[in-house]
Order: sequence, then structure tokens, then C-alpha cells
Amino acid sequence: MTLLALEGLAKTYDSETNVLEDINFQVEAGEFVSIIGPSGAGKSTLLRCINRMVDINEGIVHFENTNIGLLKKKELRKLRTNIGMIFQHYNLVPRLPVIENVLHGRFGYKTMMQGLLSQFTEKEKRQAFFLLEKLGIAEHAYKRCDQLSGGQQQRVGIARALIQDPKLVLCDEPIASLDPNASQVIMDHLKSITSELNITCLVNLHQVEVAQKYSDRIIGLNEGKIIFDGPNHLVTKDRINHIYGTESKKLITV
Ligand SMILES: Nc1ncnc2c1ncn2[C@@H]1O[C@H](COP(=O)(O)OP(=O)(O)OP(=O)(O)O)[C@@H](O)[C@H]1O
Repeated sequence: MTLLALEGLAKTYDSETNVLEDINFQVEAGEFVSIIGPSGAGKSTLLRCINRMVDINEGIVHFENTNIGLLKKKELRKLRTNIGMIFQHYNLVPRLPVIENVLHGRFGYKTMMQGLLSQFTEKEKRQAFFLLEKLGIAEHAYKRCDQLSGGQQQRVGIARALIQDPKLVLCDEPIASLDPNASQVIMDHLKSITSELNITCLVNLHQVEVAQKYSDRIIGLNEGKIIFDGPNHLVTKDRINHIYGTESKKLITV
């Protein structure tokens, strides 16, 4: 089943240069897809267009047959409960306990008043603990987030995304601030999200070898255009050079 479909997507921030140009791809439910490409290629912008953190200029983003570009504020809020987001710098509230940060993932289901008063049900609290246990950090539930290591904070970020009960998780350079060991733990957890929970993952990565190890499929972006889209085993050295290099940027079809 196709979960996400982008058709002719274009994005410009200053109405002069296209940051993204004619982006077309589909993602099936349960796929683990990495997006690679040099700095400034448009990887973060692409993820932001998908959940409409930024508006697109041209084209269509379909999420389960809903055209995201047409949604009004309230509908968009509802749709975003289906799309979790994981950030390079975690985006947690550092002075709040881990458990509260995880429960913030439920805000999309709350009224503004319930959110302000941090009103969460017993079921939601049990789920938060369950996820922290799954991620191996339940013992830190009542610690402030800023007392945790980077890798532990990223696991809080994953728990916060999962408690939303999402169908898609967008990860924007989730391991860019972590050492190799912590990176592996995070990537293993992200992989198990797709394999065990059948949640689709779209992950921006700088580390090509990590993308190759974990992904079903890799999309290569350069100067706002897709120049590679195929299974990870076809990402050869030459293709990596093509994605990161400056030579002719023709689409490689595989
Ligand atoms: N809010 C913004 N306003 C104006 N220009 C922006 C904005 N965000 C990004 N850009 C520009 O859009 C281009 C793509 O940026 P983006 O962050 O999407 O690339 P990226 O591939 O994720 O880069 P990196 O790997 O360094 O994070 C860059 O030229 C950047 O300067």
C-alpha cells in the first residue's frame, strides 16, 4: 500500500532559487528509506514539506490519498498525529522529566486546555513507560532530560514520536550529534520500528555507510533534485560520487 506520494514537488524560500525541484517518489507502508546528499541539497526541506512544516510552491504531497496541501489548520493538526518527527538536536524540553517529554507526543490528540494542564490518561502514562522500557531508558523516566546523554535523549525523542501512534516517522539527521555506539543503538531502534511495528521511516542521513546498512531503499538528492532512487545494494561507489560530486546531475534509473 502506498503511504506517501510526492508529485512534481517544488519549494523555494526566496522565490528565486528552487531548493527542491520536480520531486517525484512514492513510499510504501513499512519501507525504510534513507535520503542522502551533500549539505544544502534540500534533505531537511523535503521532510518539512511532507508534514507541511513549510508550505510547498508546486506539486502535490499525498499522505494516504489525502492531499496535504489542501488541509485546513485543524485537519492538518489531525493528520500530523500520523506523522512523527525525530530531530538531530532532539527538540526536547531540557528542564522537564523524560516521562513528560514523551507524553508531549500526545498533544496532537488534546484540546489546548488539556495540553496546557498536561492532562494525560492512565493509559497514555502506561504506554509512555512501556515505550521507555522498550527503548531501555525506563530507569531515567523521572530525570530531567538535560541529565541524559545525547543517545539517551534521542531515545526519548523516539518514544515521543511513537506515542503519537504514527504511520510515518520522519527523521532529520537523527545520529548527526552522536558517537558511533550511540548511533548504532538509535539506528537499530529505528529499524525495529519498521520491522516490528510496520511504521514507515524516512531518514535523512549524512553517513552513506549507515544508510546502506539499514535502508531498503536510498534516495540521492543533489541541488534540490533526485538523482538516484533505488535499492541500497545498488548504491555503488560511482553512484555515491555522482550523488555527492559536482559532475553532470542526470537521474540514475535502476
Ligand atoms: N528557512 C529557510 N529560509 C531560507 N532558506 C533556507 C531555509 N531553510 C533552508 N534554506 C536553504 O535551502 C537549501 C537547502 O537546505 P536544507 O537544510 O533543506 O538542506 P540539507 O540537505 O538538509 O542540508 P544539511 O545536510 O546541511 O542539513 C539551503 O541552501 C539552505 O540555505
